[in-house]
Amino acid sequence: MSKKFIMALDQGTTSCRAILFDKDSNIVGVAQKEFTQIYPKAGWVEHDAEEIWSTQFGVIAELIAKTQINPEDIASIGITKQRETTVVWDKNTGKPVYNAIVWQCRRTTAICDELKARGLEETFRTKTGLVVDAYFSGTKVKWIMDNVEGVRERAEKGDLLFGTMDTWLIWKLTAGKVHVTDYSNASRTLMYNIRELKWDAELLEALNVPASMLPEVRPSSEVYGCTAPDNFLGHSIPIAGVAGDQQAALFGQACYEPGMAKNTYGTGCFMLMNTGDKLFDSKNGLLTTIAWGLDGKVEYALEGSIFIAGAAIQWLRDGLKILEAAPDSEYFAGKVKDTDGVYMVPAFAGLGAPYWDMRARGAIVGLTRGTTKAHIIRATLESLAYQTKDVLGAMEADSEIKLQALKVDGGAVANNLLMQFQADILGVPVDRPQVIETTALGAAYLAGLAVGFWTSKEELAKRWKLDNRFENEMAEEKRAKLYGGWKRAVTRSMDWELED
Ligand SMILES: Nc1ncnc2c1ncn2[C@@H]1O[C@H](COP(=O)(O)OP(=O)(O)O)[C@@H](O)[C@H]1O
Ligand SMILES: O=P(O)(O)OC[C@H](O)CO
Repeated sequence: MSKKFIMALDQGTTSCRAILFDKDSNIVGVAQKEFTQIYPKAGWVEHDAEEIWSTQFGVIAELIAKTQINPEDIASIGITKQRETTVVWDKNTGKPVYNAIVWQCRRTTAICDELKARGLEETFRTKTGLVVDAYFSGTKVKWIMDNVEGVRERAEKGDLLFGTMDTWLIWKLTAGKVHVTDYSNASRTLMYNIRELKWDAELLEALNVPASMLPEVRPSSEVYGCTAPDNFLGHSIPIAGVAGDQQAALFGQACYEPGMAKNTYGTGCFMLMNTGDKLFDSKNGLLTTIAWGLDGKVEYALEGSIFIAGAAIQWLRDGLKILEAAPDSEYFAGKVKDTDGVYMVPAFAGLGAPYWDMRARGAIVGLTRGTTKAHIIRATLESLAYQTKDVLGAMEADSEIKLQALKVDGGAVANNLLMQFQADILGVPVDRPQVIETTALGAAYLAGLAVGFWTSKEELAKRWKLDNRFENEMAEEKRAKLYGGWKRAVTRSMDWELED
C-alpha cells in the first residue's frame, strides 16, 4: 500500500484532537483545541454539538496545514470519543434540537430513580451490563424527548436521529449519508443488548425512545463510508475505525488477551480489563461492556469508571485558580512530603465505580490551620490514585486475577509524582508506555487494520514500548493507613446533594 498515514480523531470531553500516525505508529503531527463547557445549573453539563463539529473540523484543517501532508496520503480515518454524551438532531436540517447532554451530567437522576422504582434495575443490568445511572445515554435521550418542546412528535414522525459523538461526526463528515456507531459505543447507551447484539425493544419501551432514531451498529474496524469532499478539505477518505475512547485505549495498549488491563487518566479515569468472550456479572460495582467488534466477533471488558480525575486538576486551575497549568500540580505537590491528613474526594459528578452514588458531591476533609495550597493540590492528585485503587480492588475481586502491573495512559500520566504515588498505594508496578496518546492510537489501529495499512493485532502488539516502570516504594502498613483515611473521606462525600 502506497498510502503513508492514518488520521485519528479523538473527540474528548474537553477538547478535540486530530493526530496523524505513520506506518511505524509514530506520531507525525497533532492539532488540539478545547471547546466550551456549559454548566446551566449545579450538576448539569452540556456541549454545543455544532461547536464540537466546527472544532473537530478546525483541528483536521490545522493538522493538515502544519504537517503539509497531502490528504490523499491518508489511508483511512479512525474516530474515538467521549462515550455516552448524547445529541439528537433533525436529519433534514442537520440541526441539533438541544445541546448535547454530557456523560457527566446528573440531570436524569430522577428518571433513574423512577426506573429503579419500577423494578427495572436488574433487567437493565442483565441486558446492557450497565447500572441504572445518569451517566449513560438512554436516560439523556428520554430527557430530551420529554423536555424539549415538539421533539417527541418530530421523533415519532421519523425526522430526528440520535447519536453519540462518533455517530454525529461520521454523519457530518459524510454530509448526512451515514448514520452508524460501533459495538463498543452502542454498549454505553443503556439501550443495547450486549448478549444478543441488538437494540433492545423492552429497554427502548421502558425509556420511551423510538427505534427509528437509532444508528446502525457495526464492527469497530471496517469502512463505514467516505468523507464528503466538501466536509474534508476537498478529499474523499475512508472512515474505517470507530470505538469509545476507553475501549480504543485498551486496543492501543495492545491489551488483546483476557486478563490484560489498562487505566486511562484523562478527564475521568477508566480502568478496563479484557475478558475475551466472557461476560462477567460484576459483584463489586463494575460494568460489563463491549471492548470491540473485530474479526467477526465481539470481545468484552470489565470496566471501572471514575468520573472525575484530570478534571479535578482542571478545577484547581479554572475553578480555584491555584494552578496556572495542570502540569504545575507536580511542582506544588512536591513541595510537601504528604498531604498532612488532607483528603480530597472529587465527586463533582456523583461517584461512579464502585460506589454508584448519583447524589455524592465533592469534599475536602482533614483541613487544619496548617493546611496549604500545596497540601490541597497534593490531595487532589492523590485522589486519582485512590480512586484507581478502589476500582482495581473491585476488578481483582470480580476476575480473580491478581494484576502483575498496571498499564497506564492519558494526559495525567505525564505526572511522575502521581505515577509514583499510584504504584505506592496499589503496591503494584505502574507501566507507562512511550506513546501516552493511546486512545488515538487505538482508533488509528482499528482504522488501519480495516484497510490493510496494518495486517494483524500481533504486529501491533510488538510495537508497545515501555517508557518507565514505577515500582512500589511504600510499606504495607503505611499504605493501609492512608487508604483507610481515603475510605473514611469517601463516606463524607456520599449522598450529599441538597434539594433545590
Ligand atoms: N502533568 C499533569 N498532571 C496532572 N494532570 C494533568 C497533567 N497533564 C494533564 N493533566 C490532566 O489530564 C487531562 C487531560 O488528559 P487527556 O488525556 O487529554 O484528557 P481527555 O481526553 O479526557 O480530554 C486534563 O484533565 C488535565 O487536567
Ligand atoms: O474524555 P475522557 O477521555 O475522560 O473519556 C470520557 C469517557 O469516555 C466517558 O465514559
